[in-house]
Amino acid sequence: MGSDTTASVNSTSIADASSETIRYRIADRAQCAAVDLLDQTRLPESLTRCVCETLPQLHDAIRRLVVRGAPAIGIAAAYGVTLTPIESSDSLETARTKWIDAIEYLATSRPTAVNLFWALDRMRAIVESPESVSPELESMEATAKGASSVESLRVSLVAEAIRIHEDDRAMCRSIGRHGSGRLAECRNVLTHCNAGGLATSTFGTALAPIYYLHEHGKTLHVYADETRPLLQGARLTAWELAQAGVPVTVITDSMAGGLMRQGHVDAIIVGADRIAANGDAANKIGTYPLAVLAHYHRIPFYVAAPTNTFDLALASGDLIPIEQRDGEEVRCPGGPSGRTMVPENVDVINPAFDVTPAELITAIITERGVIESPNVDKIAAHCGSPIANEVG
Ligand SMILES: CSC[C@H]1O[C@H](OP(=O)(O)O)[C@H](O)[C@@H]1O
Repeated sequence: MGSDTTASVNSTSIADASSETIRYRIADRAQCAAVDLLDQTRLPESLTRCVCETLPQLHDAIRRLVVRGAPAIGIAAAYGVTLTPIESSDSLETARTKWIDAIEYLATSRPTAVNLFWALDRMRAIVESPESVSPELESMEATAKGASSVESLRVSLVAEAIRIHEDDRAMCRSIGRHGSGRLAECRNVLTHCNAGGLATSTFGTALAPIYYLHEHGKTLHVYADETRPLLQGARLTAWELAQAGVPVTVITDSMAGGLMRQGHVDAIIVGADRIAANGDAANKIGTYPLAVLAHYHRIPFYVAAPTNTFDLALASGDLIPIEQRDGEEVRCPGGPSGRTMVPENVDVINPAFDVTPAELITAIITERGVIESPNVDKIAAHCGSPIANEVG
C-alpha cells in the first residue's frame, strides 16, 4: 500500500474536541482508502478509533452506532462508497455497477436518518454523471497512456465525499449562528440524545447554538437527558460539552418534566433524523414526550437540523420509517457485558425514534435561518422545493 495521507478535516472551533469524529485516509491510487472513525460506543471511557477499510466494516460501524447521528452517518457513508474494491481491469461500466451496488448496500445500514440517503444520492449522481469522467480520459489515447476513466471517476467520488463533509461543517456553524438568538437569553437549556459535534462533521446541530454562544462569551448551562437505552446524552453529549467547557448536568429522562415544572428549563433544543414536509420531526426516542411537556409548560421547543434532513416527499411524520433496534439494548443497558435488567420471558420493544408533530415545535433552526411555527408552506418556501403531495 502506498504512503497514507490522512485527509482529515482540520479542527478550528471549540466543538472540534470531537470534530475528529470522522477522518478519511487516501492511499496511493486510493485502492486502500480507509474511513477512520472515533468509536462512539466506547465513549466516554476511552477514545478509540475504528478504521474501516471495507464496505462491510463501514456498514457494521453505522449499524452498531460506532458512528451515529444523521449528518455523521451520511458523511461516513459517502466516504464508504470510495472503499468499494475496484479492479484495475474493470471497465468504466463494471466500476459504475460496483459503486451503485455499494451505495445500495450502505443504504441498508439504518432506515430513519434521511441524511444517509441524501449523501448516498449525491454520490450516486457522481457515479451516473458523464461529467464525472474527465472528457480527455475518454479518449483512446489517454487510456493507452495508462490514464483511466475509472480512475477519474474514483477521484471525483473522493472529492464529492470531502465536499459533503465540508458542506456539513459550514451548515453546522450556520445553524449555530441562526439558533444563538433563540437561546441568548436562556440560563438553562435541556437537550436530548446527542446532536453535537459527534453527530455531525463538527459543532453539531442542537448543540451548535450553545457552542456558538459559548464562543461569543455567553455560556449556558445544559441539562442533558441521559437518553435510554443507549445513553447518547450521558455518554456523548455530556462528554463533548465538558470537553468544550460548557457546564452540563446529566439527568435521567424521567426527570425532565419535574425540572420544567420547577421552572429550571428555559428552552429545549434537539436534533432530528428526518423532518416531513409538514414539519413533523423524527428524533431519538423520548423526544416526543419532551415536546408535550414543553407545550404544557409553555417552554420553547426547538428542532435544529440542516435542510438535508427534510424529506419533502413525505407529507407527514406518520410516513417516516422508524428503526426498530435489538431488544438486547433495552434488556442490557450496560451492553453485552452488562447485567440483564429484564426477565428473560418478558418482551421488550426498542424503537430508536419517535415523531414530534409540527404543532408542538416552536421553530425549526436550519443553516438557512429559522422556520417559526413550521408548516408545509413555510417549509417549502424555506427549502425552495415543491410541496409534497398532500396524502393521508
Ligand atoms: C444531528 S442528528 C442527531 C440525531 O441522531 C441521533 O440518533 P442516533 O444516535 O441513533 O444516530 C439522535 O436522534 C439525534 O438527535
